[in-house]
Amino acid sequence: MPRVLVSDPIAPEGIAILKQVADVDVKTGLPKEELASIIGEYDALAVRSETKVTAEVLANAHKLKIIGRAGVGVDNIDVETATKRGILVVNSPEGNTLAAAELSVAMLLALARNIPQADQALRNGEWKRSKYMGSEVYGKSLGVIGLGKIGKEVVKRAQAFGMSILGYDPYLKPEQAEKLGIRLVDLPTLYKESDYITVHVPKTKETSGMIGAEQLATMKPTVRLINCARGGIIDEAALAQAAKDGKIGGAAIDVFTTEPAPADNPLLGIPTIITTPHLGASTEEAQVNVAIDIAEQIADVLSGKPARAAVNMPSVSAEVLARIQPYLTLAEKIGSLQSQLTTSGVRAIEVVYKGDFGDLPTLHITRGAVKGVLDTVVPESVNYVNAPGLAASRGINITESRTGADESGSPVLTVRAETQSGWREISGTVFGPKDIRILTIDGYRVDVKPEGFLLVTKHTDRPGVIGKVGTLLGDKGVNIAGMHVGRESEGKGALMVLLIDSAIPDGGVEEILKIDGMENARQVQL
Ligand SMILES: NC(=O)c1ccc[n+]([C@@H]2O[C@H](COP(=O)([O-])OP(=O)(O)OC[C@H]3O[C@@H](n4cnc5c(N)ncnc54)[C@H](O)[C@@H]3O)[C@@H](O)[C@H]2O)c1
Ligand SMILES: O=C(O)CC[C@@H](O)C(=O)O
Repeated sequence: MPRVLVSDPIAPEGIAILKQVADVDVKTGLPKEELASIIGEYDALAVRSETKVTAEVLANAHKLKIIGRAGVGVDNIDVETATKRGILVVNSPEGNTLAAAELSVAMLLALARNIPQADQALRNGEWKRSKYMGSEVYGKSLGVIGLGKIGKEVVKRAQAFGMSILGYDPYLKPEQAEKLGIRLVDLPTLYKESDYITVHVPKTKETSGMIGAEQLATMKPTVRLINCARGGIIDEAALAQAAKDGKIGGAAIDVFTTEPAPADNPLLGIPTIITTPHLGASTEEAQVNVAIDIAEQIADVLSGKPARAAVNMPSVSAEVLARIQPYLTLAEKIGSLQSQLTTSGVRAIEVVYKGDFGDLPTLHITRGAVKGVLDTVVPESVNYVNAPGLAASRGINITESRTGADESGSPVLTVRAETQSGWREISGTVFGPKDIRILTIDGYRVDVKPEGFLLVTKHTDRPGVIGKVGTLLGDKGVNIAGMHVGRESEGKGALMVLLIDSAIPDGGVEEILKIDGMENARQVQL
């Protein structure tokens, strides 16, 4: 019998399923050293959010085939290391959606009617009815950032209360928003016009601290904010300060940057901020759902079947992986460049294979391009397995096509991405065994090794423009390691890619944008 370790409390319904196929040990609250010392004995591990499955733990996981996360977020699991070690990570993407949506709505009402504060006062022997005067949510506006599974459920419930909904999600199409009865707006409008704001985005580089002092300052002084998504999406120090200064009406927070939240967390103890200890998924129903969901997947995988909600890469034969690896890297880098060059969300991705790609499984390479596009907007767990599903759930259409070789004969990979402003096309190739190059951006010919920091500009091709960029970067101590310029024809449009040795200091790109003749400038990191 295989052996399964359950290291966080999961519902007995899940344990019963596991016991049908394995010897199950339930050992919760293990210190990390103990977990690392016993993990080598197990074929599968089931966790919630408390167990930290670190690289150190995984280093000893010699038999481990699968980690099941009873919940959505896999930020407590080092997925990259697990993938490298060939360990499948599965989760339960939908099992706790309603629980998290209902807690968010409970927070909304608690904020509107000061329920926790009034309860505490009464427990202290105070009968203060006028101090806890509330306000109706009927007729108020709710700004929802992130309209995925939980965000949509919150919208339905708030609409039933008679609230009007302002929504922001770069991946929601206007026609979908219309169907949901949501007014799709940009973030500044959402911040300015909402009476309540609730966040339901994953924690990514883009969403970490997305609401800070600057954004809070643009909101109504009565605004109430809710975070039942991930700690730190709303900057904790800035929120605490705004609440103390009376610049916001209040906040309700279920999740913290460090969990368990330490006693000195700035959000604790502020009268207008109510808090719960990461209870979003803590309902009997959700816990049964997520436990059954991951137990079934663990049982399937231990008996050789595929998992239905894998979050990392399936095993590809070493031989195939070695052959597709350079194209996979190229596709991912081009995808990432596409994503970083756009300010609005990508709506469609088309990967075109021109020339002889032989028997290479291009489907995998296409997944690399999709992963590259999504990487900066969805949680780190985006990988070759879940990238197409994540794209589909955001309404991003993915297509793949093959065409004949061009004159050069080398296989060329082109990733086309549709954004609000139309299609952008970036192509590249692999020279020799693994020398990857970007060959064209929007039709301009370049020859760029996609690595490190790049500055990409579009400007008018006339004397002085490039020189000014060079001088400005020099003044800021940024060394230029390489330069590629493609142009339409003399005096018309030009595209320049500068390879730079370090990031441009804050404000530098804005200064470049002010150079006469400069049309666009973006710094990217590949
Ligand atoms: N408190 C809890 O116990 C609890 C329980 C479940 C989920 N969660 C968290 O709730 C959040 C939402 O979960 P979900 O299941 O709805 O995820 P989801 O993937 O279904 O939805 C997330 C949405 O956010 C959007 N998005 C991504 N980047 C964005 C950005 N920069 N701006 C605006 N929108 C953006 C995506 O397009 C997507 O529609 C996650 O952070 C998840 O970890 C918390
Ligand atoms: O396990 C929990 O209680 C938290 C789960 C939740 O944050 C999730 O990401 O699914």
